Amino acid sequence: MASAAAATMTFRRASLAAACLPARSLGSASLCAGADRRLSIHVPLRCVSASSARRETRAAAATMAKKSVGDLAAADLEGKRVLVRADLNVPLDDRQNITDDTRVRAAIPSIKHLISNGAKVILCSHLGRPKGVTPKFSLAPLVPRLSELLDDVIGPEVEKLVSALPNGSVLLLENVRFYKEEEKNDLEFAKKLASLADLYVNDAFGTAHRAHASTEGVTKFLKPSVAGFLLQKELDYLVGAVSNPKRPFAAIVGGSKVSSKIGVIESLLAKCDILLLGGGMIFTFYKAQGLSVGTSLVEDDKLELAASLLAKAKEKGVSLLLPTDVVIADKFASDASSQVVPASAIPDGWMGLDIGPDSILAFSSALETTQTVIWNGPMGVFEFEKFAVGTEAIAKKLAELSGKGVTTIIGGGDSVAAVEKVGVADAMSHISTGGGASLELLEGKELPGVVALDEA
Ligand SMILES: Nc1ncnc2c1ncn2[C@@H]1O[C@H](COP(=O)(O)OP(=O)(O)O)[C@@H](O)[C@H]1O
Ligand SMILES: O=C(OP(=O)(O)O)[C@H](O)COP(=O)(O)O
Repeated sequence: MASAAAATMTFRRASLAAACLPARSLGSASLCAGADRRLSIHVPLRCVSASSARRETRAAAATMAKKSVGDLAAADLEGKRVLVRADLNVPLDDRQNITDDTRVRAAIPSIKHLISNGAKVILCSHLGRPKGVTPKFSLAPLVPRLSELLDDVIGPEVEKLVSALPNGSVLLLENVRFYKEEEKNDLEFAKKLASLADLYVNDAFGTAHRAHASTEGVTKFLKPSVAGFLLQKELDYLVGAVSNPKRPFAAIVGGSKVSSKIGVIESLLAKCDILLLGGGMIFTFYKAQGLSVGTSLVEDDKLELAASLLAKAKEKGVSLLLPTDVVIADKFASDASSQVVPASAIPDGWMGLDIGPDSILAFSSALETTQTVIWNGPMGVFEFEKFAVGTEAIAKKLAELSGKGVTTIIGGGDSVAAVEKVGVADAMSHISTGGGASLELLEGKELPGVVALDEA
């Protein structure tokens, strides 16, 4: 396969050549050659324009002392090819429209700094979790929004090769996860990716907890390797807020990435006073307690872990709240039939897609007692109106608490999208572009994508 040249665009001061993938044999000359027909999408060229908390705190603080893209000036950047890893993993609807552009907007300051200092930006990201080349996970749908945000776009198609990129331009590579080598952090792949550029900026906070080729591997071959503005901003805020939180401290964990996030709960039990679980996470806990869950999302290999977490919460005196009632559906669809049932009474053939009204009340009153709240993962399938009630109620509650001085941190692509949808994002203390990443920081873990960067 190949590189997938989707389009190129010229900006008045910058150009965005979209969706060229690092080819199997990466090298600047082969970058856009041999485009995979399935991916040769021509994007319209309308472009107008921390054992002890103390030790963990120290470890996390150390991750902040990284060289920053802001330390690089025109003398360092003019004419240089800069590989920028962003997290452009945005939610898309069935028609490939971006439903929340927070992560795209958040990537812009670093890119603007680089292009305004004459660098040639080679921008890369993943989107979703594709298994091989999958057109629906192409980054091409992001090009129009990126172009708008980078402003002043005027012209038609420009060069496709990195070597031909004019100073002050941007080339967007296709989804790095189209290559299995990316997630394996394959050294050869990282080397080839790195060979496209002279230096590296990691601005992908949302993916900083992954040691992948484009987040960690490339730093072995590119000097300097520095932190982007977004990465820095996230660390500056989160390290302080979660290492020494105002108490009582609550975490709300939901969403669908159960296997990635259930492990975090153990650490959260040591950090939090209150833990609220919602979303697809809860059914594994119900099943672990011997309840029937119908066709709900369940991770059968995590049942023992779920049972032990419930026991540990009890031991540690952490108030771990599971929803007592759920909204169930007869199918996974926006027009599904639905009903509210006690968590202990999910019938066969039905699936839980939201928390119920009693749970909303119980969660809201638990949250009333808090001083700091971190939320990752929607309470239900909020993309369907019928199952958005729990998520929207929690979003509104947190906005209300924010107004009363509670520190509220929302992390994760879909969680942020939900809060934006409700229109309360501005009310929150911090909107983080990383869900899993912010939870790992909270655990006191160092993030591999940050550790690998040059020290300040
Ligand atoms: N009960 C549920 N069953 C299946 N999916 C769910 C359920 N509750 C929430 N989800 C889904 O979880 C997804 C978000 O999960 P996740 O990626 O873990 O969150 P984030 O992106 O905020 O980190 C949403 O697309 C939502 O539809
Ligand atoms: O959306 C993301 O993480 P999040 O859902 O934890 O915020 C990041 O893009 C990382 O994606 P991944 O969990 O597939 O590595």
